[in-house]
Amino acid sequence: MAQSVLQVNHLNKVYGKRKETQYHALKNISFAMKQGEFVGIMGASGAGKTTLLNVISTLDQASSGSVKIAGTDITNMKQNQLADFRSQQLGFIFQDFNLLENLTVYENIALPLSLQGVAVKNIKPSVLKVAKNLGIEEILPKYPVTISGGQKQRVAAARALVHEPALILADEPTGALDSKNAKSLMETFVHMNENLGTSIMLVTHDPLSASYCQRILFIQDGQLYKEIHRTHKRNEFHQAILDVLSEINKPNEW
Ligand SMILES: Nc1ncnc2c1ncn2[C@@H]1O[C@H](COP(=O)(O)OP(=O)(O)OP(=O)(O)O)[C@@H](O)[C@H]1O
Repeated sequence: MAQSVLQVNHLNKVYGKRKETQYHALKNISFAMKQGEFVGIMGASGAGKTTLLNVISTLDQASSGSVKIAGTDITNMKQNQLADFRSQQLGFIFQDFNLLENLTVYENIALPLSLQGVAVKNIKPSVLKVAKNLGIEEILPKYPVTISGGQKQRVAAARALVHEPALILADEPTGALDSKNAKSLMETFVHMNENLGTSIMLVTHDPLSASYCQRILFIQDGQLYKEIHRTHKRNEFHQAILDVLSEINKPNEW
């Protein structure tokens, strides 16, 4: 059986120090992700998705419970250890691309390796390999301002992948893309997952993007509400996702 790339155990996150202003954003969340899995996180606005992603990505601290990534418990790590851990083991993809405009596409993709102090002669083959894999070799000399939104997001995916992290965390990566580019990015994620064995966690509001995942965890009011697995065709999984979302969004009955 594949090893876990992520283990979340009894995770709680409470915002605010004083009792009267406290908000329990994550309530006793436990789940695991196998190495090479592609998992989606969905839920209504305010359900706790970003909070969960921030705690898993080591950007925010849990109030209690634990998070293990590739076997390492990050819950009690010191800030400087966390920064190293993050740059080695995690890759991030955000809605707004977060590319550095004054660097070329090549330099943007190379950045995680440069920051880790990888020797220049070793950076080039890694950048070329990932660019080839994601079909963006021709745009390597260009600056981000001259490429399309869809290409920018593929560059962001390449940057997230270049240092071969244990886990890629993608927060609404299709949010700023039109439907054609969104579809193409999701196909890129499936390629990364199936052909390169990349483990991906995707937070999204978009049921169509989510239908490319193998499994969806639904969060409601800070709790794990349900999980569903893709067993058949993608359009059937899409419908199953829509069904759970309509359950979640159903107005309270009197
Ligand atoms: N720093 C904070 N201090 C207090 N409450 C917070 C803080 N950050 C988030 N919250 C609250 O925690 C809850 C969960 O927020 P979170 O941003 O995780 O939800 P979400 O599911 O990502 O929502 P969205 O889909 O709108 O981004 C919300 O009720 C939010 O108001």
